[in-house]
Amino acid sequence: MTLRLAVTGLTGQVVSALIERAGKDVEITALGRPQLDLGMRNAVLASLRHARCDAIINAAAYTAVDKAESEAEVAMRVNGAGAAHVAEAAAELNAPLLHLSTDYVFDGTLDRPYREDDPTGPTSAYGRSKLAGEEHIRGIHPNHAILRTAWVYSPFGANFVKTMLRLGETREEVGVVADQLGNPTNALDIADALLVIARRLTQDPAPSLRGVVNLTGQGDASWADLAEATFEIAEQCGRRPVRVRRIATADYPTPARRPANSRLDNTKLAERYGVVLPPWRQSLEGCVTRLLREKAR
Ligand SMILES: NC(=O)C1=CN([C@@H]2O[C@H](COP(=O)(O)OP(=O)(O)OC[C@H]3O[C@@H](n4cnc5c(N)ncnc54)[C@H](O)[C@@H]3O)[C@@H](O)[C@H]2O)C=CC1
Repeated sequence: MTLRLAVTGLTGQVVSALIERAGKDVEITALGRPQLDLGMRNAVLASLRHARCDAIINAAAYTAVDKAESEAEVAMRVNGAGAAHVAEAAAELNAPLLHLSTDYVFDGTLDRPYREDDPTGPTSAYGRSKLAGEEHIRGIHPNHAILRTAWVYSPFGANFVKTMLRLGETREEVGVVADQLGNPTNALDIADALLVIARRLTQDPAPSLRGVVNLTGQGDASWADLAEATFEIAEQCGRRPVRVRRIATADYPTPARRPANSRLDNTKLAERYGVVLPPWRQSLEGCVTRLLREKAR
């Protein structure tokens, strides 16, 4: 049976990946600005009411992590109140809500991958706004899955991997932070997982399928590891080599403080939904070769 999904956002990485990955049996209605602005309650309610759907995916967000430090109110309006508006609409429509959240809800001081019920403690305005969104959703609409992902890259939009490939065109060496650990995640893999989870939620009312679930690529890396792997793959595709100079967070000051340990434990994702994302290097290879192929055209 056709699964009808209403998705917030028009051009984001996850939205674009969902549009690309949706098969014949999935119908996607993407809703974004100016028609749907997450910060505007009436517009969110009206747009989602209008879209006939079986489930809602809230994939739009204020994602400028550093800028959020000086625009905390805007971030809170979009990621906090905005998530509440989407939850209200989902409750009204009696539709499951899949909401994307982030590793940045944690402070990064734990010495193992974070589990869903570990205490949160965001260190940035972005992280606080995303945590507020999670809390609103929990209070408004129990029929939800909050999917915490991390370090998202893809062939679409702006992301770290695309930035590295761009820098590699003109530089022989790039300095990259080596003391933050996380799970690089391809938005196309997120999309595949979201499609499985959305279908399950529409078919199965089990409370064990609801709540917070981590959703990241398999395996850990530092930003420097991710950059090195990107350049290695690019070199195999004929690009000239680029060296990565491994630097410390302290040597690369940014407005937002990021967690040193962002790793997320994906056990629950596998147990509840039978979903396991591919190892990060494998997914990275698909993305980098595609980007270079598309550029060569
Ligand atoms: N990019 C990353 O590394 C990570 C992303 N996430 C979360 O995953 C989700 C998807 O992220 P991406 O696709 O990478 O984001 P993105 O930055 O590629 O796309 C965000 C989309 O939201 C839209 N948007 C922004 N403000 C809006 C508003 N007020 N009303 C309506 N639309 C608005 C933008 O136009 C864009 O289409 C977000 O919830 C994000 O917080 C979580 C962890 C890491």
